[in-house]
Amino acid sequence: MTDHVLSVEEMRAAERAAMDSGVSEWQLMQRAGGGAADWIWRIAAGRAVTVLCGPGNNGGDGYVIAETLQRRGLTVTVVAPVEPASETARRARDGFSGEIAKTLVSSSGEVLVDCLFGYGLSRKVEGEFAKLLELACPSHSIRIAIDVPSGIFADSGEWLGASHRYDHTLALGAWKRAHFLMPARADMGNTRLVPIGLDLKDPAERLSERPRIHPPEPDSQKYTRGLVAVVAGEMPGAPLLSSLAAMHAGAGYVKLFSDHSHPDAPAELVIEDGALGEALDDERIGAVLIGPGLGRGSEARDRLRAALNSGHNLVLDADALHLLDRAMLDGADPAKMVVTPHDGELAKLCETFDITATDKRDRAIGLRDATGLTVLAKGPDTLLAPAQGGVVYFPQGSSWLSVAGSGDVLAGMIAARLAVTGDAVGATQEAVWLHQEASRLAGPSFTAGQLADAVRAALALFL
Ligand SMILES: NC(=O)C1=CN([C@@H]2O[C@H](COP(=O)(O)OP(=O)(O)OC[C@H]3O[C@@H](n4cnc5c(N)ncnc54)[C@H](O)[C@@H]3O)[C@@H](O)[C@H]2O)[C@@H](O)CC1
Ligand SMILES: Nc1ncnc2c1ncn2[C@@H]1O[C@H](COP(=O)(O)OP(=O)(O)O)[C@@H](O)[C@H]1O
Ligand SMILES: [K+]
Repeated sequence: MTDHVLSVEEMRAAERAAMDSGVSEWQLMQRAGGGAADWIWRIAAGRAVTVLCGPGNNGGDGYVIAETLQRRGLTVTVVAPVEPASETARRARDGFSGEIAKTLVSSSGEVLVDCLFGYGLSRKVEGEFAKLLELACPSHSIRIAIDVPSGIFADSGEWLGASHRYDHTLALGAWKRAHFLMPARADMGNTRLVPIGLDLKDPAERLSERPRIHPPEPDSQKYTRGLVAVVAGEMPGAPLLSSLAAMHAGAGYVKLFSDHSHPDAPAELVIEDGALGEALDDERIGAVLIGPGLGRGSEARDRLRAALNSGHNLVLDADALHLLDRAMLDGADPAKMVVTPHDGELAKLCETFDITATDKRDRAIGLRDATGLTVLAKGPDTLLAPAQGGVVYFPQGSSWLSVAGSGDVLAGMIAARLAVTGDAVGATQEAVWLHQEASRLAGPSFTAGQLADAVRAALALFL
């Protein structure tokens, strides 16, 4: 399987299980080093390579890589400040037929292969190791990290020591959390997985699989195809954007419950004003979105209460996340709800629900566990903590998505997919993929409106 995302502990257990089944650590290292060397061979395209080897098995991989590339005719320099500490790494070092330098020499290669530390990093990178990376990273034009960049803590994605930028990162055996979490992911460049034949089962945490979106059933009509209710509040623009995105993301019918006039709204968008409670009484509603443009005053609070008590599937975003608390959730069914906080909103929710965790993944899990809500923690390292458990990560989205209103578009799409399928976790993943694909189709420097316009073409790519 290629979609597992493992903790260091799980990775070690998977390797132990492989060894219990008769595969030696040496064989695993051959597969890891050999598989990584295949990628490096293509990337290097004949250029000289410098391999930095550390004391552990990441260093062991480095010697296997160096020997493989040298045999294929590349000029390879190995720099190892210390002796290998493990028996398998020593065996790999002994199998390298070239010279091993203790420090970086000026005639080093153009391609850097960093095998100082992998997931075994246990403390800050300092002293000779830190100096070596400081010298080697800027003096090579292409930098490739093996498993993870040395200095990255594989479970959290934080740098223990100075950060460096890589062009490529080759994950060995399985993805680690750091491959999807900031700040690590921003420094990893292109990421590739090198399989080493581990038998992985039932992942608790995984990479979202590219979804397949189905066209409406042959006997569909507009109500059964998904009726989305977008609840507006103080500001008219944001809920309109959400409505447009919902209309393009496969909903059969989108209604905007708003007391504003919306002169720019398309004719197809049905706008209803008046009492929200009654409007939400419609059993045909498949999903309600509330939060974009809602406001935070007493009227906003009343509208949020009405939405929470409606019994419909719900997407809560933006202002709704500032108003939500235990009292509001009382009597509502969190299993039917998705909350979509960005980092600031996640911090606010954690304060409201007494979650003390400091990093994003733990906060999202803490919030999910404390409330039973499905939590989509947005940003450059968007991750989903489904109510049912586990964590789902996503491929990196375009940084052009960091534009005002982009979250309103996403929320509208989640509501649409939820109204269509009734599956909060599946709908949220579909919407994140649509968002990313729409951002590619919209080109650089799009506005949120242009992003919403690109959703229909994005959807075509998932049919
Ligand atoms: N265990 C296995 O079966 C396999 C492991 N593989 C490789 O092995 C790596 C993990 O190997 P290890 O567990 O040996 O760990 P690492 O090679 O990541 O590093 C651990 C070693 O570095 C030292 N160390 C940790 N942090 C340090 C710091 N800040 N400064 C100085 N020294 C430090 C430790 O004392 C230990 O000797 C993976 O990332 C992967 O590259 C692959 O070869 C596949 C098979
Ligand atoms: N640097 C980035 N890289 C990838 N995606 C990003 C980045 N910054 C923001 N996004 C995405 O853009 C959206 C922004 O949402 P949000 O912060 O709620 O914006 P707004 O409130 O303006 O609508 C989220 O889906 C987020 O994941
Ligand atoms: K490394």
